[in-house]
Amino acid sequence: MFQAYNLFLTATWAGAFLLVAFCVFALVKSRSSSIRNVPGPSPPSWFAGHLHLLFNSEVATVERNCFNEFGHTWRIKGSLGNDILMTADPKAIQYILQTSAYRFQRLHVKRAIVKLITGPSILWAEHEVHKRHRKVMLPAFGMPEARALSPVFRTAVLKMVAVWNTAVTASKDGIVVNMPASLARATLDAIGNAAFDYDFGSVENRDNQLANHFQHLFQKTRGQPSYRKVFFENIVSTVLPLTLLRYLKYIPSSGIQYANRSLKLSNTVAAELVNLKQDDLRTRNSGKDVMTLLVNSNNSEVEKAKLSQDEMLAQMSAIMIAGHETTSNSVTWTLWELAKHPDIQDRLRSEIRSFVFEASERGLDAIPAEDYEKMAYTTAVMKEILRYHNVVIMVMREAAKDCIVPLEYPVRSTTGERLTHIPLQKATKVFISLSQYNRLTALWGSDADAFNPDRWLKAVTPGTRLGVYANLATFGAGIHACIGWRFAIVEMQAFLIELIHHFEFEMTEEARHIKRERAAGMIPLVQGQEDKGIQLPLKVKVAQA
Ligand code: HEM
Repeated sequence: MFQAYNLFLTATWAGAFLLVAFCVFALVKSRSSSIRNVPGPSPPSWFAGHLHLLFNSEVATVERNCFNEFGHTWRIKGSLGNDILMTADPKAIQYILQTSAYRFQRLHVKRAIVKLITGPSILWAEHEVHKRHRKVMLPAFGMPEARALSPVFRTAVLKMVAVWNTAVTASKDGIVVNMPASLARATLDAIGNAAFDYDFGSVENRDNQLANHFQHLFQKTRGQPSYRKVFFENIVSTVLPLTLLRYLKYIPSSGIQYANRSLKLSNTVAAELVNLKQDDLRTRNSGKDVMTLLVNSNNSEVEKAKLSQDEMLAQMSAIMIAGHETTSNSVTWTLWELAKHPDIQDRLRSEIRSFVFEASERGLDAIPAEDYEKMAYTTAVMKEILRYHNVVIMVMREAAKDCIVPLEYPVRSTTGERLTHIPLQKATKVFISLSQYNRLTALWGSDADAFNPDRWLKAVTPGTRLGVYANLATFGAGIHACIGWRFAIVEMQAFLIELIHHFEFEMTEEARHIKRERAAGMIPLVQGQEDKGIQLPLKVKVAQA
């Protein structure tokens, strides 16, 4: 008994000593941080820093307040006084994501979580491994490949149109649809068919285990992180090396166990698909889906440049996860803006219908994807949505080596100096606010905070060249820029054409109280009904001829 008590006392002292030592280490580290003089808000507490506030506040509000108070670049605090640089400065973003991207890497705790969910995919890979993944995958994601898949996207949305049509015609005054839930099913089917020639059948509610798993993946594994989760992730990312993070999967948390099951399920389906593709390709060298192109591209690489079997399977989860809710949420935000602005909706419908008419005059049953870019107003609406409601709000990096980040807009340090460059020590975290960049008045004009598709009909030429599409930060930039951006815009356009051609969208009472919340991407919640999860109900009626 006495011995057990002694053991307990020793363990308590050792624990307390380690905690104090760790706090002293953290304190010394924060005092010597190279960005300690960058201006920024005081944290709610030294232990927690700003992260819980940042991840649980309405999208872009914290960033907006900091931007207004400190300028384009500021410092926030992680847990235990750890300094984090945040920026919306165009030159700094160019440097971090584009010109010096190999001096940075994604946060290692995030990579460990991504590996849990997807396996060793492109979303996890860094440096030489990432270069190899990207080289094999890129040929499958060009514009001709995306356009060739427009009939697949159209088929997916038409299934949803048919389901809505039946309900709308049976009702007197239209139906109310929770947009993100419906659209996520349609985009899951679209990406399943386009990427893997695999039909989830989720629009028709077929009981597909993998589809059901994917539908809840973000909410179960990320959701809105609790105070404990944010603190744990931040501490882990500061002290544990990547090699130890592989044991994360053994933690008995419900989110981690959900991720483990999801990975097992998607690997089983992916293994079947890869085998089928490989057999198929032995007999015929065809197929427009990403998996066929990927298997082909992998086969043509020299042995050491190829993807391994595990990496090949991992790309399936990666593409499903990166490509399904991002697109459905972007379409959700579009329909919301169109319901708020009936004049814009009418103008859009009139352009779509004139192109549908013209296509039918040519004997076609749909607008060919080659004509999508000619639809000036539709393109303008899409660009404006991608600017105004970019669903990936920020990207996070840590410096892989010491470096000096240049600023386009200097900031005043806490000691009164004008900072034109910011030195970063190795391992310093940097959060890039894509949403704040997309609202910079210097780039987008004095009405940057208004939803105004017309801005794209004038020549919009912001001084900065960033990213892959329309100088927007929406798809990221540089070596990790969205590989599926062409798919996203062709798919969004295929969806908008059919939805706006067939239906009218109107506001509901709930739609007047929407909050833009952070999950893995930006999701809509109804104020006062947050417990019901992702929601944006709109009224749907048949569009008049
Ligand atoms: C509106 C829809 C989409 C948005 C806003 C979006 C946004 C982004 C962003 C911001 C990144 C960069 C992340 C970073 O730098 O850390 C990214 C990466 C990525 N996206 Fe997308 N995405 C969309 C649709 C898609 C689609 C449809 C696919 C697949 C078909 C896809 C696949 C990927 C992949 C694989 C990466 C990782 C690329 C790499 O690390 O090399 N995304 N996306």
